[in-house]
Amino acid sequence: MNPTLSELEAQASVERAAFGGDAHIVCDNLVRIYKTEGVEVVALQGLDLLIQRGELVAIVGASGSGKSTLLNVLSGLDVPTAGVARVAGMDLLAMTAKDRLRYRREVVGFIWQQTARNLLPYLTARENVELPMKLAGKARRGRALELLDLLGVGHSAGHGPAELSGGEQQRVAIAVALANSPQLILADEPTGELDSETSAQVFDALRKANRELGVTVVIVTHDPLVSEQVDRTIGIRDGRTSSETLRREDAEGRLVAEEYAVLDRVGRLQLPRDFMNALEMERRVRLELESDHIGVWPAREEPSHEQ
Ligand SMILES: Nc1ncnc2c1ncn2[C@@H]1O[C@H](COP(=O)(O)OP(=O)(O)OP(=O)(O)O)[C@@H](O)[C@H]1O
Repeated sequence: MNPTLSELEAQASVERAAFGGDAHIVCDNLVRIYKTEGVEVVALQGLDLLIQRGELVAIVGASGSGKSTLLNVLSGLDVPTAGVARVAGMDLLAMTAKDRLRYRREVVGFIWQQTARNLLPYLTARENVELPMKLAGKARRGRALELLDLLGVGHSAGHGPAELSGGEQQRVAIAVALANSPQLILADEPTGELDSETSAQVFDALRKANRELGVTVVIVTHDPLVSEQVDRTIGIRDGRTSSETLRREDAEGRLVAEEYAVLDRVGRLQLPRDFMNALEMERRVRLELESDHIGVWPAREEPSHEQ
């Protein structure tokens, strides 16, 4: 029997468990379209992403795949066109200007690739860390030094950025980002301008913030040293999450990495481009359900309609 209108209304009003439940970061079907001079660029095309509280995650992807756009949305700098973006239960599409300011000051900390962009050149390292606390009206004596010490740059407290190496500047930048005890740290290519040894020190500082302060850390990176040492690496392709690499220790204590394709809630997945190229798959594939896997074959040769 068909349901009546009132039954359908009753069904629709039953609250469904939200996607992602209590995940720290929830992106559901996130879309960001840029319009410039009448041309539309779809930078995020229905991206789904869940990150749990306390995770240390790397995001990787080719240039133009949408990584910075995603980070700008999560940092509260940019507002997506559609979909859901929630951090720590706060809805990033529906925030008032006042909430957005508080979010940027207190909930999230940000580290940019360009070392010079993270610090004010005329303040010492310690003053740089104290500044966000003062702006939030929360200055606490000694906290700046504690943070600089934790990240291994306590000796630089009295120096200006120009007197510090690139790696030291980035570690001070992490202290600045941590100043107001944020729940989440976002870092866009934080080791992009550094050599591998210095880059390892900066990554260690981020890991320390994650392990010792319990902060969720999301790093956009091209640096294998970073992406191969986090617990989870998320690959983005064409504005969607396409793959995930999970790392765990096996019984002998060796680090094992397993790569997965991401299956979204309606069943879409992206086949790796090199797999598709190898079998010349285009447009159509044949699927077959087996007892423990699904087979994917190139389409059969199509009959030619040309005479
Ligand atoms: N402000 C903007 N106006 C118009 N198009 C934009 C803007 N910002 C980004 N885009 C476009 O959106 C797409 C995604 O860009 P995004 O910067 O997020 O990629 P990315 O993965 O961070 O790249 P990269 O690794 O080079 O930084 C690209 O096609 C880019 O040209």
